[in-house]
Amino acid sequence: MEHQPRMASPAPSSRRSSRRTSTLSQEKPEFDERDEFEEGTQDSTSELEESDTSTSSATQDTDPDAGSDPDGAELPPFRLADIPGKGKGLVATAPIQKGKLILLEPPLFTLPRERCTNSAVLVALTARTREEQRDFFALANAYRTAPPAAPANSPESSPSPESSPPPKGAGAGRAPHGVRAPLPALGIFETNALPVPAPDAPGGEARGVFLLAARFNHACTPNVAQSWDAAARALAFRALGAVEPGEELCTNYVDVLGTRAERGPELAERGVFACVCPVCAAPEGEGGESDRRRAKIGRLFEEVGKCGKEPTLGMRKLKIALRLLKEEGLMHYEASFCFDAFQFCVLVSDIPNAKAWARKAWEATCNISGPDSPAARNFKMYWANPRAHHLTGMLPRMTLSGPDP
Ligand SMILES: C[S@@+](CC[C@H](N)C(=O)[O-])C[C@H]1O[C@@H](n2cnc3c(N)ncnc32)[C@H](O)[C@@H]1O
Repeated sequence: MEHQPRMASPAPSSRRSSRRTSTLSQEKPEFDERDEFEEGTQDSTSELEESDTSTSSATQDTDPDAGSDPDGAELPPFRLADIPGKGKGLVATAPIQKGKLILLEPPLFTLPRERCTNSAVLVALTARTREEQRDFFALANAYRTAPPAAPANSPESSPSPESSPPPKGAGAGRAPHGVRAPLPALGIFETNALPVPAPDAPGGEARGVFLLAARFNHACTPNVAQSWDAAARALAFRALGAVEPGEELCTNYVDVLGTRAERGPELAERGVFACVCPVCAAPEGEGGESDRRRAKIGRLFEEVGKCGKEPTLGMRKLKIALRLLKEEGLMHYEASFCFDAFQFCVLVSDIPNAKAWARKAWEATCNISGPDSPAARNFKMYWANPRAHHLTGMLPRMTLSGPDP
C-alpha cells in the first residue's frame, strides 16, 4: 500500500513547494491522504523601508503591539532592514506569538509555470501601477551582474542598484557560478517568484510575485511558515514560534531536512548562492551535529512510511524523529509525523491515542496554515471521529502510546 504525501511545511515555506513525500512499501497497509499543507510563496513592496511599515498588503490578526497607522489600520509587526550578507530582510518590530498570522498577501501577478519569460514579466507589469512597477524593480535580482562603475557625477552613478530599474542590458552578463544571467525583469522574477495554485487550471501550479513577502530571506531553521489561503487567494505567513522584536523573520525556500551539502545546490537554484543562516554559518563541529540530526530525521521519515505493518516499530521511530525535530527547531514537520502516529493508532483500533495524535496534528497545522486550512479541518474531523479513517481496525487490536508531554 502506498504511503501518501506527508506534511506541510513550511516548507516549507519554500519558494518552491517543498512538500516531502514518502511511499509505503507495497506490502504495507496504505496510509491515507496526507495533509494538504500548502507551502508558501511570497511577495512585498519596497515601501516598507526601515521604520516605515506602511503597506498595501492585507494583514490580518496582526499583533496588537505592532500598533496602528494614523488611519487606525493595523501595521504588520515587522520592518524592512539591511541584513548582513543577505541584502534586505524583514525584522520583527514587536513580540509575535507562535501561530500568529503576520502577513496575508495576494500576488502582484502570476505567470503560468511554462510561460515565465522576460517579455511575459514585462507584459504582466504593464497591468500594474507605476508604483507597483517601481516596487517590483526594487526587488533583489540574484542574477544581476554589477555593471561597471560609472564615472562620478554621471547619471548612472547615482542611486543604489535596487532603487531604480536596472539599465537596459544590466544583468545580461554572467550570474554567479557561471550561469548565464537572465534579463533584469526575468532575473527579478526568478529571484522572487513563489509557487501558487494556477488561477484557472485546477490542480495546476503557477508562479507569483509578492512584493512584501519577497523580502523574507531564507533560513534553514525558519521561524515563519507560509501557506496558500485559497479563500483569500493570497499567501499567508505565520510565526512558527514566539518571535522577539529585532529577530529576523525567515521562511525556508527549500526543504531543510537535508545536510548542508544537500541544501546548497537547491538553494543556489533559488538564488541563495551561499546561505549565511545561523545553521549554515555554524562552526564545523556544530554544523556536523545539525547535519547528522537532519539526515537522521530524513531517514526516519522514509522508514516510518514503511512501517505500516509494524505500528509499534513505526511509533518508536516517529517519536525519535519528533524529539530530533524539537532539538533542531524544525517543528513545521511535526504535523506529518503526528498524523503518521494517528494512522498507526487507528490501524490497531487504539482510539484514545488516535484522538490525542489527531489533536496534536491539528494544533501543529493551525500554527502553519491556520485553523481554516483544509489540512487543519481534516485533522479536526479525525480528532472528533478517528474511526472515520479507512485504515481503522486493519490490524489486530493493541494499545500504542500518545504524544509525549
Ligand atoms: C527573495 S530575495 C529575499 C530578499 C532579499 N534579501 C532582498 O534584499 O530583497 C532572495 C535573495 O536574498 C538573498 N538571501 C536570502 N536568504 C539568504 C540566506 N540565507 N543567505 C544568503 N543570502 C540570502 C539572496 O541574495 C537571494 O537571492
